[in-house]
Amino acid sequence: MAQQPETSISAATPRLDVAHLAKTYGSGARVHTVIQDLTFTVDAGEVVCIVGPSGVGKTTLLKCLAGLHPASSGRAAIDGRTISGPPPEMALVFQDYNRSLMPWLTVRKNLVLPLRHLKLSPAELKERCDSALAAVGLAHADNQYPWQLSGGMQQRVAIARALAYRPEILIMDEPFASVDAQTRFDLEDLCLKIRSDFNMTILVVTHDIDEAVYLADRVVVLGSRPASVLKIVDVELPSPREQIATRSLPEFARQRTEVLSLIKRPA
Ligand SMILES: Nc1ncnc2c1ncn2[C@@H]1O[C@H](COP(=O)(O)OP(=O)(O)OP(=O)(O)O)[C@@H](O)[C@H]1O
Repeated sequence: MAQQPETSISAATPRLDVAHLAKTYGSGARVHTVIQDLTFTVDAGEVVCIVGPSGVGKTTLLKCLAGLHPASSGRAAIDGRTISGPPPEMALVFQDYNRSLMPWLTVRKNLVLPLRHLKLSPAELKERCDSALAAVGLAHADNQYPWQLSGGMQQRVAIARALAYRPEILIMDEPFASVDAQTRFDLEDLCLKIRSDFNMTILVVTHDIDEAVYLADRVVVLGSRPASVLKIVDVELPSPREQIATRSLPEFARQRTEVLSLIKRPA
């Protein structure tokens, strides 16, 4: 059953609203609070990156947003609707493409698999797969199997699979961590292109501070355990961004230093 907004949607309603979110695993003597009190928003069409030390609870946060884990208190909402299960307008891309792609299916069949329940016509199915593969530069690889592709190509297949779903919100957990530097730059630019071509709202967890500053409109810096927001940094860099020109700007260096010093400051 479609979820109804609990509040009326106005221009000021953020696409994603995380308010005093807390997440605890276990119970009794084994209780483990991973997220304490997280509050931030993501507006429609924004790219927001989340950075923070290993184990602070970034993946846990994404799982709460994806409706895979219930929040212990507080709430996460889309357009004012509390998330209580996988939101239909959201797609996820994880770092571990080895485990997310089906090795016995061709690239095209990997893209089709999550679309089956949408009951699309064969023509629309084909159009969605063709345009998603073209967007990631893999139109030629549709009949290959994932294991015949390089790591960077497999990750592009995982992104194409999310694109073919036509999500309004794309959530990515360290999506470019396992690829070489050149492929990483290409995938970062692909992420920005997707945002402008499809007006998508994108939330990315990354360990790479330069990547966060390059991609984001805002960077949410998480710290301490349990996780809480140390600061939300507005990235004041011109768009469109370009790998060499943007990273050479004095403002880029200033913002990466700001994020780095937040993460490295003594607890
Ligand atoms: N299903 C679970 N049950 C119990 N504890 C869990 C579960 N999932 C994660 N944790 C614990 O929650 C804490 C945060 O894990 P999480 O994977 O969210 O951190 P992270 O910031 O994404 O880490 P990394 O940057 O290393 O990927 C860890 O201590 C982890 O052991």
